[in-house]
Amino acid sequence: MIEATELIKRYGETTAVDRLSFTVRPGVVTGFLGPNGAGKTTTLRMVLGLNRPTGGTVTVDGQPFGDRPRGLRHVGALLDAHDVHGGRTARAHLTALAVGNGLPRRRVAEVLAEVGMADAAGRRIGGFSLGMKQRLGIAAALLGDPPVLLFDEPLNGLDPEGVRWVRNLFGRLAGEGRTVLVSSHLMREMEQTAEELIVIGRGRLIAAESLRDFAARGRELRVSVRTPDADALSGVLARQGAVVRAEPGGTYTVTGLPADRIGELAFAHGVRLHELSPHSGSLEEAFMELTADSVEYAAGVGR
Ligand SMILES: Nc1ncnc2c1ncn2[C@@H]1O[C@H](COP(=O)(O)OP(=O)(O)OP(=O)(O)O)[C@@H](O)[C@H]1O
Repeated sequence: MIEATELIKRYGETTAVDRLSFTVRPGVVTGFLGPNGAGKTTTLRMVLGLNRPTGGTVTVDGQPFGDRPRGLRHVGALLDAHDVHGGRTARAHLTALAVGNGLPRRRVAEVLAEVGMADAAGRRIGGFSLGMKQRLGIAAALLGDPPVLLFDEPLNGLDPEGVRWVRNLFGRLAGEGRTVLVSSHLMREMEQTAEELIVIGRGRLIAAESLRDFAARGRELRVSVRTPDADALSGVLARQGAVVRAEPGGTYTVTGLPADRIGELAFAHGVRLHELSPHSGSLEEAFMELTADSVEYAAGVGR
């Protein structure tokens, strides 16, 4: 289990992680989702003790990870698939890691087989595609057979078959009772990967819930309305906190209220409706809607 409590990381004026609290449970794959620059990598690095928090704490199974001897047996991580020595072979790279961490050498062949790279063991990493480097990074994370696994954008650069393979692997690792945290900036990558979600924006927690609950937010995101009494309807809906936007062709798009509530309000105020149709949004839309503020902020502050 991973527990972050009021975690803060500042770089000068930039607050990369802002009072972030969350729990990652074992037995399910948890997606760690946020737009670019949301603070995902910084958070993962703090979990691993590679970055020191400015404030707050993060523990792995009740202890700061940096306090653990022989860390690879406790937490395996893929942070940056490019962060490998291109002149080495896959086997040499993993052997160096195994030896350096007091792990048996036989694990090297085991994890290479596990990620489908047994045939590429003797090839130099410099010639690997990004997908192969991702597989190698995953192999390194598995080397210590750890109960906790962190993967930063592991689906990047994988072809559809690679994505399917990774999803199956993560599902199996979680099924074995491990804690599996997988970051991404793309909701669609998480759709068939994660069961639980932690969504952050601007370093802050936006949502921590099951994918199923998150998906429910996508329902009735927008409602299309046609009415000859547009001004009256806009006034009524705005007072209820909804946003009404005029579309070309005389239709209005309402966000912030479900269709049945709009119909009732219109009826109560004598507003005539010629059309009232809810549109369910995709998971991606729910994600965009929720993180819109943090994206605007990130774009507006000259990053
Ligand atoms: N070493 C650093 N020095 C200064 N600022 C940093 C440093 N590392 C990260 N940041 C800033 O902290 C914020 C969060 O960055 P981080 O890389 O954690 O986000 P992310 O969610 O992983 O984004 P991405 O999906 O783009 O990798 C950004 O504004 C980034 O510029």
